[in-house]
Amino acid sequence: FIIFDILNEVINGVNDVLKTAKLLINPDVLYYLNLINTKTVAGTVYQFDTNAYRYKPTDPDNIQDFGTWDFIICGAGAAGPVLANRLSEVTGWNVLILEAGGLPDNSTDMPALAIQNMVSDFNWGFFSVPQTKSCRGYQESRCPYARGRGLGGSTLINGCMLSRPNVKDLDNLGAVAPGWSYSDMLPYMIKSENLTINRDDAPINPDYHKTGGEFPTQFNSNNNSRTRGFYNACKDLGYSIIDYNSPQQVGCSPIQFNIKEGKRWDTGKAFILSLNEARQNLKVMTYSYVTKIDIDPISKNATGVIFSYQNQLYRAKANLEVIVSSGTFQSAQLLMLSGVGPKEHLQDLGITLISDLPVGKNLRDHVSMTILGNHNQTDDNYKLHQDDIIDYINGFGRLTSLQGISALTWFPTKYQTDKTWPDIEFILIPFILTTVLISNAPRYTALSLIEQFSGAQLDPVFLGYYAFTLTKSVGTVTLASSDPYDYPLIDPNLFDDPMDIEALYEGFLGVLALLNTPSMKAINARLAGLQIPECGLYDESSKEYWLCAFKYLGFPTYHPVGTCSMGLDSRTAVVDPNLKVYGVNNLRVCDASIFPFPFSHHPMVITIAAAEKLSDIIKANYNKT
Ligand SMILES: Cc1cc2nc3c(=O)[nH]c(=O)nc-3n(C[C@H](O)[C@H](O)[C@H](O)COP(=O)(O)OP(=O)(O)OC[C@H]3O[C@@H](n4cnc5c(N)ncnc54)[C@H](O)[C@@H]3O)c2cc1C
Repeated sequence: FIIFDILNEVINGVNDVLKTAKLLINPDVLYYLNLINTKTVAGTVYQFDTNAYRYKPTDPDNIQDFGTWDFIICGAGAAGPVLANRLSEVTGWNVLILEAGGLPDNSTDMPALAIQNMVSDFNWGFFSVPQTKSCRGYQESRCPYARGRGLGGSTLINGCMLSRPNVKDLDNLGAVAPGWSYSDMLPYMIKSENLTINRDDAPINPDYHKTGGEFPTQFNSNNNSRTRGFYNACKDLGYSIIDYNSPQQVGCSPIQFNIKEGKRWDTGKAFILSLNEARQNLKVMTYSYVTKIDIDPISKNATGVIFSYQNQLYRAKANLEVIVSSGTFQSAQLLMLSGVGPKEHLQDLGITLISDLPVGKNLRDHVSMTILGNHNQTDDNYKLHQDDIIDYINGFGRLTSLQGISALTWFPTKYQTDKTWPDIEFILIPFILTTVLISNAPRYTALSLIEQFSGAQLDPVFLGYYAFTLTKSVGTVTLASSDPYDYPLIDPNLFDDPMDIEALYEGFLGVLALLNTPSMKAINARLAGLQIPECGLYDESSKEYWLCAFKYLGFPTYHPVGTCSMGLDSRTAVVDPNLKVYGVNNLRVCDASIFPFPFSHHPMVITIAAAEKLSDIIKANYNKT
C-alpha cells in the first residue's frame, strides 16, 4: 500500500501540473516534473546497502601505484572539500582527495528532494544496532542514520540549515582544546560566507556576516498562514525575531540556508566544482573508497593510503600528511582498520595495534521527535503544483527547502541555568510534499507513523520537528570485523542518560505552549493524535504517554560527533588541538568527529570552520600562505 499511496500522491499532483505543462510545453517544467516523479518512485523501492561490498576489489592482492602526493584527504563531506580547496591554494603542493561517492546532480540541487535522495545511493544507509531505550518504532528497533555519500558528503542530503554554535558551546570547547573558543572560531565561521538578503524582514546582524565567499547564505522564502501564525505565536510568547547566527540565539527566525537562487550549494560544488580555474595541483577522485591508512609500525609515520576504485586497489603515497575526513562513523572506522583505536577491540579482531586511543568511544548526538498537527488553513497543501516548479526555476518557493522547512525557534529548557544558551530547537514544517516517503525513508514500523501520515492527508497538516541538543548520553562506533567492506557497528545509546528524555519532554511542553498561543489558535492549530499502540497503556495527555512515545519515535538527529574527539589528554582524546592523531606522525582527522560534545546548534558550519582552521594551521606549520 505504500507504493500505491506514493504513486497516487505523485500522480495526483503531477496530473494537475501536466495539464498546464502540456499547454506550456516548457521543457524545464517537464524535466523537473519527471525528475521529481522518477526520484520519488525510485525511493519507494530502493534497498539500502548493508555493507560496502560494491567496492570490493576483484583481485585483493593486486595493488597498483597511484603516485605520490603532498596531502591525501580521505572523504569529501563538509570538511574535505574545504581542505582540498585551501591546501591546493599553495601552488607547490599536490593534493589528492578521495571520495567514495559520485558527483552532485540536479536532484541534489533541489533541496526538496533531500528525502528522496535519502533513499538513494547518495545515502550510505546506516542503521544503528538494535536499541532498547530508543527507536523502538523503527524496524528491528534500529535507528535510521542517514549519511551522505558523494562530493559534498552529508551536505548533499542535509537540511541546508546554516546555524552556528552558541558562544557558550565554543567557549566550552576552547576550555578543553585551546584555540577553539568562540572568538577563535568566529572568523572561520564567516570566512567562506556569501550573504544575500532575500527577504525584507530578514533579521540580520551585519557584524556577523559577510559577502563574497564560496558558501551562500539565503533566507527561506516561504510564507503562508502557518509561518505567519508561527511568527505571531513567537511574539505572543515574548520571543524576539533574531539573527540566530549572531550571539543572540534565543528567539524565532526564518531559516538561513546554504542555497543560492533556490538551489542547494553543497560543499563539493562550493569548494571544488566552482573553482574558477582548474587547479592542476588538485586531483579529485570520486567512487574511490579508502580501505586503510598505511602506517609504518616502527616509525609510526603515516605514509599513504590504500583505496578501491572500480574494484581495483591502488596505493597513494603521502609526502607530507594524510587527513581523514570521512565523517563521524567512517573516520573512526578507518582509523581502527589502520591500527589506531582501543587496544582490546583491535586485538580481538587481529588488527596490529599502532596507537591505543579511545577511537569510537564517545559517539554523541542530538535527539529529535516529530509531531503532527492540524489546522484549518487551505492556502497550501501537500500536492505538488505547476507553480512550485516554476517558482523553483525562478529561485524561490516550496521546493527550495527540505519538506518546506521555513521557520524555527530556539529556547532554553528549565534545566539551562544560562538562559541565553538554548537547548531546544523547534522547526516548523508547514506542509508536507512527500507524506509517505518521509515515513518510508527511516523505516518506521507499520504500527507507527506510516498509517498516521497517510491518514493525515485528509486534513490540512503541518509537521513540527524538535530536538534536544545538549545531550549527555554516550554511544559507540566499533568495527564489525577487520574487513573494510563491512559497515561499522553504530550504537547511539540515546536516552541512556535519563535527563535527555526529561529535557526532550520539556521541549515538547515548549512546543505545546507555541501551539496554544492566540495566534496559533486563530488558525485552529492543534496537535494531531499520535497513536502509538505500544504506549496505549497511558492517557495521551500524560507525561508517561510522551516519554513512551519518545522511546518509540525519538531518533538521532543525524548530527553525530565525538568519535575522534579533540583534547589535551590521549586517554580521553584521539586528536590534539592541531587535529594530529596522538601517537602517529603525519596523520590528522578533520570532520565532525573531532568535536568532543554536541553543540546547541547544527554541525555543518562549525565543521566547515574546523577545515578552514586546520588549513591555516597546516600552512603555518610549513611556512606557506
Ligand atoms: C539528513 C541529514 C540532515 C542534516 N541536516 C543538517 C542541517 O540542516 N544543518 C547542519 O548544519 N547539519 C546538518 N546535518 C549534519 C551535517 O551535514 C554533518 O554534520 C556534516 O556534513 C558532517 O561533515 P563531515 O565532513 O564530518 O562528514 P560528511 O559530510 O558525512 O562527509 C563524509 C564523507 O566521507 C566519505 N567517505 C566515508 N568513508 C569513506 C571512505 N572510506 N573512503 C572515501 N570516502 C569516504 C563519505 O562518502 C562522505 O562524502 C544533516 C545530516 C544529515 C545526514
